[in-house]
This record gives sequence, C-alpha cells and structure tokens, in this order.
Amino acid sequence: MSLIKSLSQFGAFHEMLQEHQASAVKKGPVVANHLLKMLDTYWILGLPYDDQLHQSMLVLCNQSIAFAPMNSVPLARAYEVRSMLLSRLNFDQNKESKGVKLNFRSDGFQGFTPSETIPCVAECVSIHSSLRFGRQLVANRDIKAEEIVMVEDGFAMLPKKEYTYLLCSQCLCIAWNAVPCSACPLVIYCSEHCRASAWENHHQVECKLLPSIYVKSDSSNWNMSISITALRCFLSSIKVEGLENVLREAQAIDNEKDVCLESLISEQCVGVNNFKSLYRLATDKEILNIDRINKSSEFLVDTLLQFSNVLHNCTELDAVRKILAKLSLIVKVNHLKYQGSICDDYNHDCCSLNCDSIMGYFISTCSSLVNHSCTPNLGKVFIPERKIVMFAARSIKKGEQLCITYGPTLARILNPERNALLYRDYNVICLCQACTQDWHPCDCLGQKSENKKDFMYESFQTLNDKRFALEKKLFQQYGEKYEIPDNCSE
Ligand SMILES: C[S@@+](CC[C@H](N)C(=O)[O-])C[C@H]1O[C@@H](n2cnc3c(N)ncnc32)[C@H](O)[C@@H]1O
Repeated sequence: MSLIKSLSQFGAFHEMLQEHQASAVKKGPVVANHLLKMLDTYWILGLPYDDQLHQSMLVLCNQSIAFAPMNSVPLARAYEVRSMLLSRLNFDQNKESKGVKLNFRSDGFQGFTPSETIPCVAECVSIHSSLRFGRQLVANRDIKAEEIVMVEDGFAMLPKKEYTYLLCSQCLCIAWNAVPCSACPLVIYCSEHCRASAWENHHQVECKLLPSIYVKSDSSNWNMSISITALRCFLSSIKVEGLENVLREAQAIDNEKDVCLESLISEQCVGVNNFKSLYRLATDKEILNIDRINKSSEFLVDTLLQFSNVLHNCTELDAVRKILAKLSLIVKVNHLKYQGSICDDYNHDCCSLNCDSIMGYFISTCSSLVNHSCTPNLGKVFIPERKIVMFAARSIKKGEQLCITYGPTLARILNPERNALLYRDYNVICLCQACTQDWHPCDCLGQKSENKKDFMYESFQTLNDKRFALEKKLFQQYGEKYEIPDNCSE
C-alpha cells in the first residue's frame, strides 16, 4: 500500500520532472491523460477497495485536474473520475463543503476576552523577555484549564509536499472540490474563494516561479517548503506594503540594537500579522545561522528576476536577498506543524486521514512568541479560515510561562533523540524543566525521577484529552452541525 500511496501522491509528478525541464512543468492534455491512465492501473490491479486506496486515487485524480488545461476534455474526464471516487468514498460533495465551512461568530470566541494592546491574545496574557528563553508569553493571572489564550490568523501556510494535491494550498483544508489554478499545475484549492485569495495575496507571482523551484528541490537537499513559505511571506508583504516600504522597514529593524526588546516595547509590532512583526522574529542568536540559507535566497532572487517583474527596477538586490534569507530562517525557527483536527464525528476532514499526521506548515507572528516545553501547559488546534487557537491544557498559575510543544509527538520521544530533533527542526537547545532536569528514563534511577517521567507522559496525555475536548466544544459552539455519512468510520 505504501508503494502505491507514494506512487500516486508524488511519484507521477517527479517522474515527469525527471523527464522535463522546469519550463515544461505546465498544464497539458498529455500529462493529464497520463495521470488518468495511471489511475486506471489501480482498477486493473484489483486491489481491495478501502477509503485509503480511494484517497490515494483521489490525489492522483486531483493531479490530473491540476495538469489538465482549462476547459479541456481531460479536465472534464478528471472531474468525472473524481465524482466517481467521491461517491465511492461516500463523500457527497455538498456535504463535504458544509463540513469544512464553519460558522464563526463575528463577536469571536466565547470566554475569550482579547487583550487591549494585543487583540489576538487574551487579557490574561503578557509578553515578557528573559535571557534564557528570549520573548515569551506569561500568565498575568491564574488561568483555568481550557481557557482560550490566543486566536490568531495565519500569516502564511503551505501543505507538505506529499499533500500538495490533497489539501488546499491556501487554507490547508481538504480540497474536496479540487479547484485548480488556471495557470500552473502545482497547487489545488478547496474553493474559488481560496483560489482568488491566494492569487491576490501571493500566487499571481508564485505561480510563475513554482516550476523551477520544484525542479531545483528535486536535485538538492534544499528545504523547499521553508523557502516557498518564506517566499509567500515576502510576496504578501510587498503586496500589502509595497517593496520600498518593506526594504525600508527591514533596514530599520536590521539596525535595531535589540530586536526582542524593541518588539516588546513597540505595541504596534507585537501580535499584528504584518511584515514588521514577522521580520522582528529573528533573534541575533538565530541570525548567526543565516549563511546556511543564503544560497537558497540567492536562488529565489534569481528566480524572481527571471520569471516575474516584482524586482523590476530594484537596485537593492542584496537587501532583497538578505530579507529572503532572514524570512527563511524565521520560517524555519518559528513555523508550527499544521495538523488536521482530531478524528471525531464532527470533523469530516479527519475521517480518512491519520489525525497525528503533519500536513503542512503554519506561521503567524504572535504564536511564534510561544516557547517550547516538553511538558507544555498549552494545547493548540488549527481550525478552518486559517486560524490557530491556543488554550490552557491544565490550570496555570499567575507568573507561569505559557508553552506549547513544537512537535505533536515530541513528548513521546526520549532524550537525547528528543533534543536532537528539536535542534534539527527548530534550532532549539531545549532548556525546559524536563530537559534541564533530565526527566527521562535513561536517568531514572530513583523513584523520584520515575515519577517525573510519569508526569511528563501524563501531561502529554492530558494535553491530548484537553485538545480533544476543547476542539469538540469549539466545533459544537461555532461549527454548523451537519450529518455524517453512515459508514464514515475513523
Ligand atoms: C518560536 S521562537 C519562540 C520565541 C522566542 N523566545 C523569541 O524571542 O523569538 C523559538 C525560539 O525560542 C527559543 N526557545 C523556544 N523554546 C525554548 C526552550 N524550551 N528552551 C530554550 N529556548 C527555547 C529558541 O531560541 C528558539 O529558537
């Protein structure tokens, strides 16, 4: 099954990349038909049908939709096959879109009183800074378990490479409606609305760059997802603020003596999803690593010059290179791994997906100020409309730092592997209590440390239970109730 899965998800695409140059990665009837033929082999193989197989087939079909020219016969054929697959999956399309369209109230979340200065966090949260952890969120009063402490919109999001043709490139919900970009074959959307927003925000330019970015990623160890997310941050910033302003703001921030402190004292720059707040996320310590990604930013600038006119007449190419390198670093250190919602009857999206699976990358500015702990006191859920919600996973005392776990499964991994992963993925040398006091079984010689180990596991369990309970509550309060197909089992 895994061979078939990988074949359907990305294999066909890479096969084509090997055969063609970047310039050839474009829509065309031949490729679209080829993908549909590959899909035919599934039927011929006569594998036992189940939701997972159909899901893999759906991905291949979506690829064909993405590669088919607009208004073409192959596009119509691919949509026909898709409808058949959806009916096999028992996913009625109308029901599906209802399932992911949640009806948020305009007055926000119940029990969430926004802070006056930073509206995306609750009034019970303050921002502090310390030598040990840098910027951090701290409870300014006792917080009860399950209280919501943050509701923030994503700044940029991107599906993981293997989910390119399953998830909406704009909001990361499952792209049941498979709305292709009318120009490039490398993204798929859940709705016309997401397609239009992405086009407006970044894709109008990104669309022309993606083919050469994908080809490069195939032939190097370069972290393509980080770079594309950084590119999206850059493109949406210049869209909103203009290139000149972005260059000016970046230079001003580069000249600041203490970026962390500056962003703490400048209210405008904390908790606002704008270029300044994002660019201030890179700390001096992290910037030491910037050389490692300079090469990829050089490539991005070259690609921007070759395939777009956004840098037309720009004389400060070195400055743009630096901004892109710094944004890549910021994305690398601050991105959160996007997970779908936990499986339950209220969230259809999860029914055929592994709920632990990491499906994409998410970055926003305020969530980036939350440090990691291997015994976290906050949980987080991603909800439709590109939002993240953080909540207290247990009661929290006034003065306690608010922490999440950066990786959903990290707490189950023992040290030293856990620390190695944190360093590799987030540049974090973890100074949380569990790590500094060696709360791991290798050192569990006495009863005391054994208890601590248990506590750590328990805290992870509690976190998951709370996440589950809160998610359920949120969806019940704010999500439109809809009927679940009878055979929609986990
Ligand atoms: C997402 S940022 C969190 C905000 C950060 N403190 C700041 O001032 O920008 C991640 C960075 O915070 C620091 N950090 C986060 N969790 C940490 C931990 N458990 N121990 C030590 N440093 C941590 C590391 O420098 C890491 O690269």
